[in-house]
Amino acid sequence: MTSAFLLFSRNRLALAGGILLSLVVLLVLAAPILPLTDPDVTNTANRYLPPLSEGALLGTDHLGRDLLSRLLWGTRLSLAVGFAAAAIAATIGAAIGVVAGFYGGRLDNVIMRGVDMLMAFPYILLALAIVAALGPGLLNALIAVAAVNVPFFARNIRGITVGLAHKEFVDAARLSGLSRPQIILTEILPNVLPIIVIAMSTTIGWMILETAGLSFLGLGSQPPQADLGSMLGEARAALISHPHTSVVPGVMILIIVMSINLLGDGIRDALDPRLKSGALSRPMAATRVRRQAPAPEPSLEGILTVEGLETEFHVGPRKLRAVGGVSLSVKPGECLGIIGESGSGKSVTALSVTGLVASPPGVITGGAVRYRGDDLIGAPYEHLRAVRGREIAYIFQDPLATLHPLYRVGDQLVEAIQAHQKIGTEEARGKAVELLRDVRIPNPERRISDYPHEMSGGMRQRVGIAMALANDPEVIIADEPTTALDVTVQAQILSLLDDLRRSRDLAIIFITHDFGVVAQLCDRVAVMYAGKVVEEGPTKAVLAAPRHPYTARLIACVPELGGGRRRLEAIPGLPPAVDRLPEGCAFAERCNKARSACREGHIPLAQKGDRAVRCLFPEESPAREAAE
Ligand SMILES: Nc1ncnc2c1ncn2[C@@H]1O[C@H](COP(=O)(O)OP(=O)(O)OP(=O)(O)O)[C@@H](O)[C@H]1O
Repeated sequence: MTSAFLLFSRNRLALAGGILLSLVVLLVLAAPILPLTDPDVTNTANRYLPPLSEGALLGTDHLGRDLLSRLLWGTRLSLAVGFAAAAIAATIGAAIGVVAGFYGGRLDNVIMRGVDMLMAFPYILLALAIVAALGPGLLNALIAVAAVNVPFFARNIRGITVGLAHKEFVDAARLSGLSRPQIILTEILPNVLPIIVIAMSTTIGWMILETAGLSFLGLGSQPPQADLGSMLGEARAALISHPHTSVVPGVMILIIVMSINLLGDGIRDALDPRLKSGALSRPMAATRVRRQAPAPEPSLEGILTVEGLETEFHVGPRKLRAVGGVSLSVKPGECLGIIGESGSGKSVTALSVTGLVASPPGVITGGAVRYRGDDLIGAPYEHLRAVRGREIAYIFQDPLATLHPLYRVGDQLVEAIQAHQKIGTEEARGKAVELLRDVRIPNPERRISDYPHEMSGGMRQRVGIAMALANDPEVIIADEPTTALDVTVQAQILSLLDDLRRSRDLAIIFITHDFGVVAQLCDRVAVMYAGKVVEEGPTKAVLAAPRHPYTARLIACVPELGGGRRRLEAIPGLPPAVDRLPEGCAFAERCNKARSACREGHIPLAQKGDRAVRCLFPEESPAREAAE
């Protein structure tokens, strides 16, 4: 709540709207104690006095009534009606939406068809019909405005409830024995409440306008009572001869509606956590680069080298150091595994390579990523675009999320090919069939016309690999491509990648949680913890004799098939939060070998032969080392 308030207070437009609206509300609340004349007392001798006249700051109307007094009392009424109509419409509409969305089936059908019928009428006609049936008057105008807005809330909230009703946490509540009304109250309502508040805050202004419209037509407030709409209606005849009578209520409507809309937008931005983190704002074409120091001199060999890479997320005042100085390299035909717990910075490292970390909130603050010697960090967008997909391609974990659900896989492959190669569609199609054959999809000529949802998970992942291969890249970065697959399909995909690496001399960076996968595919492995590489070396050597206690504990967590019964050692505790990284070794808190020196200063990645470890007291296993 505090962070939402802070976020709101930083939004200058919303703050200005909030202050303006508060001033108006304070002024109209103070109307009874202000030295104002009675808003309804007529004085025909003083008709149409101009603004700044004596005793009439804003002038008088056609009956000589004080415009300032009528304005404040009228605004009071308009605001009250607008707020009340919004509250009624939101309560009834949300209740209808939640019930229809949660219960579904016939009830949903009947309710929503009724709502659709209401929505099919032009809203002003519907409001006029309601007022005609109930008779003119402000209360009836309020009922009419609330009624015509109920469908808007009902539709919105029903859509959100339908999505929520099938979520796992609702299933869990069902399984725990809660009744449907209880689930609605405890699970659904808290989730839709922010949406209701946001929808309300952005529609109050609209409802004030609608009420003013009805009053303007003489169907809302009745003489002599003033509201903003009726003041405008009465001033209509003198629009040209005495414009101030229209301008005064008109400007007030403008101020109120503008300030409510600005405030509403601010509330929406502050309440939606995705807007807060920048996740909903359109990311820049490449990650923002703000290097604190010049790029480090090249010191690693390989087709792709990452040196001292630092990537942060700037979320409000917080700086999350997701990647804190990572160095890696990969040669043609080589496979480098990156392994580590969830949140250790593997994906952010991989995405930083071609500037794919979303900005905002991502910022690359240091290091260099060299492809064939050229630094990609801060490179012009055109250069990055040429490298992405053509030279360095990605395979992601969830192909359903990366393949477009509405296009056939063949069309998507053709698009990927034509993005980098100037060839005709027929030729690209032929290439796409070849690619599907290369990734061992049976009957590729037919499968090319499938939609992603018509394929199994393993097949979709093969299409993902085919997409990555579409432009004969030199480097493939695979981010947990097999995590969601069953073991047999996983084995097929791994052997496919292994074959492709050998036949095409591909350099592969393979991100995974699974040491089994690393053992099967990778020549070298880098172990990441809290945004840093803590150990690196040839896979066999690291697996046989891990040096960093974290690597050793990670390996001890892996169950061994046929290895007899042994106790699986879970690592106690949790990795540190990336915005509060401790001094010294980030693993010290969870390490049973940690000493006080481990909690001080910077601990470097010490290189010894082809192995490197970031630990002051690495594991020693002389017998194994001698065997290495
Ligand atoms: N958009 C974002 N905003 C703020 N923090 C983020 C964002 N994306 C990632 N992070 C943070 O960056 C850190 C590294 O995330 P990353 O996705 O690289 O982890 P990972 O090792 O790939 O984890 P996993 O194995 O679960 O995919 C995490 O602490 C994560 O919370």
